[in-house]
Amino acid sequence: MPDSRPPVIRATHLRKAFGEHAVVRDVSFELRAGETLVLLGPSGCGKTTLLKLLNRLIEPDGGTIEINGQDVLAQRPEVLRRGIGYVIQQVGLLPHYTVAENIAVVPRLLGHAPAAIAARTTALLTRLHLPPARYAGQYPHQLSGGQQQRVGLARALAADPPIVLLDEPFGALDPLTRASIRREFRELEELRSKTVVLVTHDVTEAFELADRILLLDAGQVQQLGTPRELLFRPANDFVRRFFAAERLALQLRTLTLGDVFPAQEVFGFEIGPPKPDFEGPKPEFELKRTEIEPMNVEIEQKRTDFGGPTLEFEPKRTEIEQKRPEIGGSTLEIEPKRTEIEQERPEIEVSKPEFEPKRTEFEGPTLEFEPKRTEIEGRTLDLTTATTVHDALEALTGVGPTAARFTLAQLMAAFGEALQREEDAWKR
Ligand SMILES: Nc1ncnc2c1ncn2[C@@H]1O[C@H](COP(=O)(O)OP(=O)(O)OP(=O)(O)O)[C@@H](O)[C@H]1O
Repeated sequence: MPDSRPPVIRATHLRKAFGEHAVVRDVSFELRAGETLVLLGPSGCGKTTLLKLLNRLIEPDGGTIEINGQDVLAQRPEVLRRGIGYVIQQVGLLPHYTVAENIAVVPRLLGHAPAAIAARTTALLTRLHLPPARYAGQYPHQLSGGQQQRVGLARALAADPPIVLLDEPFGALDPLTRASIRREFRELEELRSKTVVLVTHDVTEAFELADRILLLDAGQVQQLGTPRELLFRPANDFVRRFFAAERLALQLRTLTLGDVFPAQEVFGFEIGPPKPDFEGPKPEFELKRTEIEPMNVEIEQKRTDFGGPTLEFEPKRTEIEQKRPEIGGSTLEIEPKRTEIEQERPEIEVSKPEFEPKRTEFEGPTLEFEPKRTEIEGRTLDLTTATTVHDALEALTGVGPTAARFTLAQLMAAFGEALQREEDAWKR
């Protein structure tokens, strides 16, 4: 059934200039409840200005903004802002307030009961991996940049606003921390139901977090659409060029297993479930027998009419390192996964390429690992139709699966075909 409610945010023909300099030029968009819109574009293109128009930190020269069908001009700015969580670029925690006091600012203004505020603060800090017993009483200068950004996020979420605006919320972080906070952010239950507008100039970040992206250049909308639309259906040359440098990485993150293996049951992918009664420290893993060296296995195409290159397949087991041998657990046996290459065309359509191993000496001995390697990464890699090719590759080459019903070679070949299908559809 179509949603008959007004959009949560409706911006219509927004304009803003500073002096002679037009910074936002005729920008319109609508956002539904629970959607995440990413404002993306080069430095100075007007992203922050556009974000600040939404909560009236900046007033537009023209155009309108409606929130839940109501013109924002009809509300006092400070009242409006209490209903909209906001994380600014510089985090902006109050230096003389503790973490807990910083988080409590808006709920206090709204007159929430102290006990409710305390409970909420504890819950948010826990969710954001800042154990309250340790962090609630600390001051901002005692925290790392990443921790401060988490507190900034907790503060924006404290009063449970239905709308959250985030300006480069992970801006100050190194790429590794940034990637892991982004993952936490994506998985944060608190944000799932919220309508989010997030500013970034980081293309990967935009693709990871956005339901839709609004790509701006010099204050003008170049394209508004899903990451997939921007990547595979660029509206103009600017859009195409903007993603050119990271095109392959974005394609890997955008296409899913459902796209590359259409209508196929290829998801018999299992990793031993965690033992339900396992308690205590997380198991860490150990390579018990190291005598197996990774070796290259060359896979040759059987059907040369398919015309792809020869693929080289390199097992990756040595990535599992001995860490905490003292932690016990049942032993899991993992066969080298390349043996699956020997399967005669496992569940792959006739039109798909067939591969056969040129060298079969890879039938090495079985490797034994301590339990459940996925916990090394702190996440489970269950492959579904919605899994991106990027994540599936990570699973196949890193914390490998025990029973994926496709090989790396098949995945890459199918990915190539899916790209071709996208291209063909675009040309038609
Ligand atoms: N208060 C202001 N007065 C005058 N010019 C401003 C003001 N705020 C922003 N600008 C100008 O407007 C343009 C857009 O700024 P804005 O901060 O919106 O860009 P941005 O896309 O968020 O950039 P960045 O990614 O670098 O943060 C810039 O050229 C900036 O100098």
